[in-house]
Amino acid sequence: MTALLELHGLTKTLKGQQAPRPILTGADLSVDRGESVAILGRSGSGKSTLLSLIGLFDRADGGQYLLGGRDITKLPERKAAALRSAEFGFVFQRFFLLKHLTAAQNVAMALVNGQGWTSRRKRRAKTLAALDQVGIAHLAKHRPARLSGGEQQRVAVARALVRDPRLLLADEPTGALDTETGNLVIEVMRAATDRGCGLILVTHDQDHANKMQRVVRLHDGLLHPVVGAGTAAASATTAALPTVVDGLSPAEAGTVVR
Ligand SMILES: Nc1ncnc2c1ncn2[C@@H]1O[C@H](COP(=O)(O)OP(=O)(O)OP(=O)(O)O)[C@@H](O)[C@H]1O
Repeated sequence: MTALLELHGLTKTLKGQQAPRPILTGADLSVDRGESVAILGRSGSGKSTLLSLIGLFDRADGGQYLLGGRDITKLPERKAAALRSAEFGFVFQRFFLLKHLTAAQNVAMALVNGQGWTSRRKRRAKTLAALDQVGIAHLAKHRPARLSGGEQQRVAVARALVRDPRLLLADEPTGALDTETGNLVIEVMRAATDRGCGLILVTHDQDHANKMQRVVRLHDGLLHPVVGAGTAAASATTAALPTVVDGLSPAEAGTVVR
């Protein structure tokens, strides 16, 4: 099966006022449809830079980027912008909600600004479905000032999901939230993967990273798998455990504690 996203040997050197600084030196990554991957790494290691390359806000210097098997490494900017709005949903640490609009209007903005024309009725239905997906349909008419930080971030997640993106890119989405609220936001994003959306989460939070299927660490410009982390590793370990308890088959034992 073709991977949703493949990065092969991606390189990027940032040239600021100081000496050029290599950020990516050959990063490889593959994400399948409906798969969730966390990217960890120390501050300044280049996680946001990598996410902006994946989200087509910036270009790599070298390497190859395939999206759904299509080589988009050298896509012209106009096509990249169209692909960005059609295929990706973005969630950032800051919510970037428009203060004077309700939650529903903030979400619907993504449909107005997106590709193609959506009828008003369809926009309304999609907006409510997206708000419902993140558990806050009842807050549709509230303006941001009347919402908690967690609720505002869930509006931002709904805005990212409303166009049914193939890939959700989240950069420290829980950075401004307390632990409990952060967990809720992670869960609504993870739930989107059940509907086939890929998810790449940049985070400093090891617990949140562990809720993704796979965890990789960006270090010295390369992505390294974090062995034993993520839900895929946990279920692989579980699967390796014997299913026979005290000599009884699972059926005989009734409940098998793995
Ligand atoms: N436009 C730019 N020009 C030059 N240097 C930059 C630019 N953007 C970021 N940097 C530098 O590149 C490095 C990587 O930054 P980046 O924000 O990608 O790291 P990060 O891993 O996301 O960090 P954090 O976890 O603190 O958010 C940092 O040293 C940063 O100062």
